[in-house]
Amino acid sequence: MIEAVGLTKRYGDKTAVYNLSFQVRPGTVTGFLGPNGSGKSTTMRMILGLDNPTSGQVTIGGHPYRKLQNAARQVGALLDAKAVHGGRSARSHLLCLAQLSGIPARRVDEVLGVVGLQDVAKKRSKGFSLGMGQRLGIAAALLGDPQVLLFDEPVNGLDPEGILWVRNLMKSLAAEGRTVFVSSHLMSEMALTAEHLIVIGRGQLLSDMSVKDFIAQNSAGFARVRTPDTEPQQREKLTAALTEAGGQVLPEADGGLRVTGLPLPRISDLAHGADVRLWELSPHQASLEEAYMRMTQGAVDYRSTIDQKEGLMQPLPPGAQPPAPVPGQGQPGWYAPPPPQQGGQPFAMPPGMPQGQPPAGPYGAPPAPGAPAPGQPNPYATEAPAGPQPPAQPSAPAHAPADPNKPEDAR
Ligand SMILES: Nc1ncnc2c1ncn2[C@@H]1O[C@H](COP(=O)(O)OP(=O)(O)OP(=O)(O)O)[C@@H](O)[C@H]1O
Repeated sequence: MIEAVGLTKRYGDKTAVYNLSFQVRPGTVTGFLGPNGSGKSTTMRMILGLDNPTSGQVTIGGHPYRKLQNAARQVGALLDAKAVHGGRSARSHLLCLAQLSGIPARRVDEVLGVVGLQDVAKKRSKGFSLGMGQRLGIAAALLGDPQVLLFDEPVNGLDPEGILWVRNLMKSLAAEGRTVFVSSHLMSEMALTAEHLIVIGRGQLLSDMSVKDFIAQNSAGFARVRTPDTEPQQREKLTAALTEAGGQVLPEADGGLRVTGLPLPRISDLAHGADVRLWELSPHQASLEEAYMRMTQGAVDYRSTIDQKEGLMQPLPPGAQPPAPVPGQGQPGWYAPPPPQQGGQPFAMPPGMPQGQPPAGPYGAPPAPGAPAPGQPNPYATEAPAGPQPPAQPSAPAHAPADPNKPEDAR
């Protein structure tokens, strides 16, 4: 078991981790979530004795990492897959690690097989793709057959087959009774991999509970209602009836309505009473992604802004109208932007950006699913549980070497 008590880390006047207390238990995969710069890697480094806490402590099986006997046989970790001597082959890299910990050479070949690198075992790792590097890092973590495993974003750079493989590996390691602590930005992946979640924001604990409870506690159930597309007046009539009955009604992008505050049978009765036909009436629960976005929305350090493209536009000829944006294609006449990633931002989020409202532009961070239209209050935001208020963090990260695969590092 990993146990942190009052764990705090300051770098000068920067508080990276503040008063963090949690336990990571054996037998389940525990996901470690938080926005960029929230302190996940710092926490993992402290667990592994690579950084000293400013105050508090963290132990593995009751002992600080540095006091563990032959730690590599007890704890395996993937922190930075690039921390490999590029001139060495995968096999000789693992052999070096094995020799340092008294692990027999045959174990190296075993783990190379487990991660699927046996055919490239003699190739220099500097020619490895990001995904191959991740697999090599995972092999190194498994080398000592440890009971406790930490993985910092293990699926980074892996293809879908690789992601599935990591998911099954994590689950099978936990099923063997090991302690498995995994950080990730991929919420959908965490929902499929982890049973328990520890969520931090600006270095502080926001949540420590099962995935099931996390979704239940942080996401409001709602009903989705749809009236015939051809008769917009039916939609208006229904909106009026539901609002009058005390429901909150939000329009959705596809013409449907998101209704909270009224049970489904009541919505049906109200529609019937108002003589409105329904094409859809369905119960919904927000996904892990939505629950996470709701919880961490106040603790995000880096947000994209609208790309104003100032100075790039050709002056319009007198009397000409600017071109209309084409949905999904950006604005005609401009350079083609990269397509927005699902749930992410296509453009790097430079440090020091204003921390106010998220942008609503075509290239900004897309609003969370079901977010209200601009100008409307967000009833979900007001329901957020009163968690600890993270300390302000005006400064931007400046410690890590640039990693073009991480959005915050593409700066
Ligand atoms: N050695 C350091 N010196 C100064 N500041 C640091 C150092 N290490 C981390 N920080 C700061 O501490 C905060 C937490 O960083 P950390 O890398 O732990 O976050 P993270 O949650 O792992 O981020 P990401 O998800 O982007 O990898 C950041 O603001 C970072 O700039």
